Amino acid sequence: MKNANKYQRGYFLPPTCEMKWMQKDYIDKAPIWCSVDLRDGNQSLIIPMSLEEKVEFFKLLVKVGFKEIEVGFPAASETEYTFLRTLIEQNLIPDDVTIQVLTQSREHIIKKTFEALKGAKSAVVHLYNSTSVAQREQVFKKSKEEIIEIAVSGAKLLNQYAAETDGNFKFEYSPESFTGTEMEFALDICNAVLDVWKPTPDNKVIINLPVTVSMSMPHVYANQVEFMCDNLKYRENVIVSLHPHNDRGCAVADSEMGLLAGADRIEGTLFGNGERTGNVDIITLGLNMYSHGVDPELDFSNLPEITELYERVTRMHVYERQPYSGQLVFAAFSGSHQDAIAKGMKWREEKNCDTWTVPYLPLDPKDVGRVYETDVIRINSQSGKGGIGYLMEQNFGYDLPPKMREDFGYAVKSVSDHLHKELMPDEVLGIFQKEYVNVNAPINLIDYHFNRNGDVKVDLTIEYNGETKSLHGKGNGRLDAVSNAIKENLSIQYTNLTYKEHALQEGSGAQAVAYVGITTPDGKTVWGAGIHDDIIAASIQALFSAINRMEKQG
Ligand SMILES: CC(=O)SCCNC(=O)CCNC(=O)[C@H](O)C(C)(C)COP(=O)(O)OP(=O)(O)OC[C@H]1O[C@@H](n2cnc3c(N)ncnc32)[C@H](O)[C@@H]1OP(=O)(O)O
Ligand SMILES: CC(C)C(=O)C(=O)O
Repeated sequence: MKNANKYQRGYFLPPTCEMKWMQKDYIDKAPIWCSVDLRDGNQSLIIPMSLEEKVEFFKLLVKVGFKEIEVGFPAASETEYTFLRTLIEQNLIPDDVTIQVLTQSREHIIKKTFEALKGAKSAVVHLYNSTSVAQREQVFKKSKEEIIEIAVSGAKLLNQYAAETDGNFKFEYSPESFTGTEMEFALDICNAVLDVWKPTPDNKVIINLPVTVSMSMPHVYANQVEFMCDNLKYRENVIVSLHPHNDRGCAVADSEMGLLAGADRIEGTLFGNGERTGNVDIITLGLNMYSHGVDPELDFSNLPEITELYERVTRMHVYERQPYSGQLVFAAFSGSHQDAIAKGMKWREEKNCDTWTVPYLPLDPKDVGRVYETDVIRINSQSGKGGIGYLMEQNFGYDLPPKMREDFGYAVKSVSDHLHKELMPDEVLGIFQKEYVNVNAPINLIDYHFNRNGDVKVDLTIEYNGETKSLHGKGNGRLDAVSNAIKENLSIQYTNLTYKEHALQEGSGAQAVAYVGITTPDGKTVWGAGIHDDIIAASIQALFSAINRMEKQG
């Protein structure tokens, strides 16, 4: 990239960086969450949401558990205004939820905002103006004092309009483009606004420090937040809020480090929707906490339902690898991952574990509404015996012997490789049934009778290459007797018979499955399976399947 010198390190470190936040290694309690889906999320959509869509999304946010929801920029458009009026007039705002509205520091916009708020029991009125060097120079063409004056005059107007309007109003101020602002100036402008609002324990003020555009690595932002937290006036009556955007892909890290550095509140969106690369994804932040054992106080136990509604009303798509919510984020296609997951799951079951330690899965997919059967082990040509065996056991109840898993694993991989596609669980089962189960040519079982007098003796009726034959054999067990009858009468050779059986389903209609492995004269093991209501018949079928497969393979 030959133009790197076009860019400079355009971020502002505070005059002091104590980095106390570095001593902490996790976030020990949920912050105050504020959803800005209906404002920042909405203002960045190709087609902003309709009134009905906003109402539906608002209800979802309430259901998830947000207690603060920025519902829009009521002075922006008729839909925004009508949406707020609808929430108020149709009494859609639960008592424990506070709505928030955004306004520029311009009188006609503030006036319209308060008009839209009439009848609201409570609301946060969020005032912003840009404070960055770039915006001061290029957009506002104003000095620092003049920029402070925009903020202070707006703050005074909020006092005035709030006093003239019924309702319980809290105030929020954002030095927009905070990360492009000199920290001393950001502090001065916030303190000037706080001097107008004079927060008290009963009337706290929110100071929001947005990463309007991300310009630095997360530790720089953490130092900026720590500096503000340590130096803001009225700190005990100020709620420090963060609003990170994701331009450098660091919005989650910015938020987490900012919380360690002393912030109390997070503004973000579901799935990180928002301007450009988006806002911070609150689902990721919340579930990051959850997977550290901390309750995020938001309910993400049904992410598929949340995803469906979000995709429908925003017309956005949740990326397949979006943390926690993407279609593929719990999926393991590759053999060694599948093997470790299958063993980890078994370990959990056997040890009755309380804590979650399954390899490759940072969180139990069930906790967010995903299902092991279809979301975790997925089969393609990269898969292995561990995963394929696990799938057969979990989905269909077949507990194949370890060596047979390997054989079946290669059969399944080969089909996937040749078709060049993922195989669904039913297709995997289909391969098993077609390749291994009750294979009945050239030998087909017709009837059998055993009697025991010392050795076990068998009278066997079979079809061999279409011809009915009666065979007799004896051995030290039933399967041994059948095997000897075949070997002695049909000159078919093999050794080392391996056998396993189990019931297939619970209950009266239960079937049994038997698995048999035999070693061919050239040392290869060939497997077969038999399924029957009767376990003896299942085991003979399994043996015949193995022999028939050996004969076919030549
Ligand atoms: C980082 C963020 O996401 S901030 C939120 C951004 N969201 C939005 O802008 C969506 C909603 N906005 C809108 O619908 C419109 O911008 C409105 C209705 C608010 C205002 O519309 P208009 O006045 O027609 O246009 P516009 O926003 O371009 O106004 C720009 C003027 O406002 C000034 N301005 C911009 N922001 C602010 C502010 N926060 N406080 C005071 N003045 C401001 C600009 O300096 C400019 O002044 P000028 O007329 O002297 O050049
Ligand atoms: C209004 C402010 C908080 C904002 O949306 C931003 O800075 O991104």
